[in-house]
Amino acid sequence: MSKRIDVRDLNIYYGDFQAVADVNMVIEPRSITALIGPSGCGKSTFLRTLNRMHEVIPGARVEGEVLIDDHNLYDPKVDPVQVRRLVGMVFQRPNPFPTMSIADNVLAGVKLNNRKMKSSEASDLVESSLRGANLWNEVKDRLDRPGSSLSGGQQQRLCIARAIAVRPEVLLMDEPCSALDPISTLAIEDLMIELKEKYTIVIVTHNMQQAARVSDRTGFFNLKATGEPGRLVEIDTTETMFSTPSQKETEDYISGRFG
Ligand SMILES: Nc1ncnc2c1ncn2[C@@H]1O[C@H](COP(=O)(O)OP(=O)(O)OP(=O)(O)O)[C@@H](O)[C@H]1O
Repeated sequence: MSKRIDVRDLNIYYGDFQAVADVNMVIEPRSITALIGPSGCGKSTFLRTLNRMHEVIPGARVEGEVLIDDHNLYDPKVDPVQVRRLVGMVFQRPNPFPTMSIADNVLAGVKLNNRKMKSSEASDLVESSLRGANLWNEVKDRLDRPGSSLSGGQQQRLCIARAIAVRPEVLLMDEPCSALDPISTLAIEDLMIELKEKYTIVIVTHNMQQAARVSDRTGFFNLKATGEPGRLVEIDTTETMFSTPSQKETEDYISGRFG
C-alpha cells in the first residue's frame, strides 16, 4: 500500500513569487516525516505539491519532479484527481461536512470518486475506516448523527477516517492538531503511529515536541529573509535533528533561539 516519495529539484511559485526553492527529499514508505520551520518558510506550500493541491490556486505552479514509486506526479499524462485519491490530505481545522451524518462523512471522498457501492459494502467501509481512525467505539451507536455533533478531536479523527476510506497510499497532514486540546492531540499522535504501519505520512507541525514524539525523520525549512524563497536546510532522522543537526540554523531553531 505505502509508497516511497522522491522529490527532485522542486521549485514552487505563486505567480511571479517563488515560495520554495530547490527541494530534494526522499520519503521512505511506512514512515512519518515531520516538516518544521518558521512561519512563511513554505512548509504547507511544499506539502500541497505532494498531491497537486498547490496548482488549484490560480497562477500557482511548480518546476521539478515528485516521484511516487518512480512515477512523476507532474507528468502531463497524470490525472490530478487520481493523484489526490492516492495521496490523501488532512487539514489544520477539522472540516467534516457539518450537516452530513457521521457515516456519510466517511463515505464522502469515496462518493466523489464516483465509486458505486452496495449498502453492505458501504457499511463495512464505514466501520473499517472508523476503526482505522480509532473512532468506531465512540460513534458506532450514532452513525446517523451529524458530523458537527462530535468534539473537535473526534471531528479530526472523522476527517482521518474520510481520508483513509478512499484507500490512499500516502497521508499528508497540515498541522492536524493545532486546533485540538492536549488529550485529543495525543489521540491523534497515537493514531499516526498506528497508521504508519500502512501509510507513508508527511506532517507539517509547529510543535517541536510533536515532531520529536511521532516522526522518524524531520526536515527543517527556513528562509533567509522575507520575500526570499524557503529552502529545505536539512533532513535527517528525528533523533539526529534534535540532538546533533549538521547546520547551525537548525540547531538555533530547535533550541528555540529563533522562529
Ligand atoms: N495562496 C497564496 N498566494 C500567494 N502566496 C502565498 C499563498 N499561500 C502562501 N503564500 C506565500 O508563500 C510563502 C510560504 O507560505 P506557507 O503557508 O507555505 O508557509 P508555512 O511555512 O506553511 O507557514 P505557516 O507555518 O505560517 O503556516 C509565504 O510567503 C506566503 O505568504
